[in-house]
Amino acid sequence: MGMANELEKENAAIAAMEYVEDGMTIGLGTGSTAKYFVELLADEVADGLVVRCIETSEQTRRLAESLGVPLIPFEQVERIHLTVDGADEVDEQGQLIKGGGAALLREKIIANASDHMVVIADPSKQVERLGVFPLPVEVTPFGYTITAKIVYDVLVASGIDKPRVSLRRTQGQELLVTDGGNYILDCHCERIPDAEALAARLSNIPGVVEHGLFIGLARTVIIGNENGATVFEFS
Ligand SMILES: O=C[C@H](O)[C@H](O)[C@H](O)COP(=O)(O)O
Repeated sequence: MGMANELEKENAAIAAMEYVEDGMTIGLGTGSTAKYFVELLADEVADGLVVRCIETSEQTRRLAESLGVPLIPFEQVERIHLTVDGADEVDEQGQLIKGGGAALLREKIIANASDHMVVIADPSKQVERLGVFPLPVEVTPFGYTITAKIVYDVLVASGIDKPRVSLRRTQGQELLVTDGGNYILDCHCERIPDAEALAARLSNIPGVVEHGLFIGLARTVIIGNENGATVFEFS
């Protein structure tokens, strides 16, 4: 990861702070870009900002707790005013691939429940068409081998040329288990002709808990650069 890339991520997070208001309930994203946002938010909290936050992963919960960012249990959340999160790919319609860090299930639940989702990313995440980044699909352990075969067939039926589906493993080569207790299939598509149609098909497969296609959830996409950030708004 180059220094420029980190500066670009940080500048995107700085721009996202503009959307934070006192008294908000804020969804905290997961990943190396979202980490900058949590750190900036912690600085503002230390200066008196009053916010209540909900985390999208155990990793982010630990980060927020270590920085003194106040977290509340999801059961106490009536409304999430703002969620700030990263992405693995962002296309020109603001559609996303997420889940590179295996956090997609809680991320999508929180993004979908939020009044406003702001995505922060460096320029390397911008694509004309989604699919170069392997699409994460979260599946229940029960029946996962059959579910993987059905996911493969759905990718082929969706016009993906020669897809490859692999189970995500840890460094120790065990099957990765998500915060939700599920497995992740990484679907190597190269190019997804119709992300919205594929998203609907994947959601209909029994055993698929969630997938990393975020369609119509990001209202704002902030792309950091070395001098600042560019903001894209989607209705
Ligand atoms: O599962 C992880 C999330 O979807 C992340 O937001 C995504 O992978 C981007 O992470 P990063 O900002 O580290 O590239």
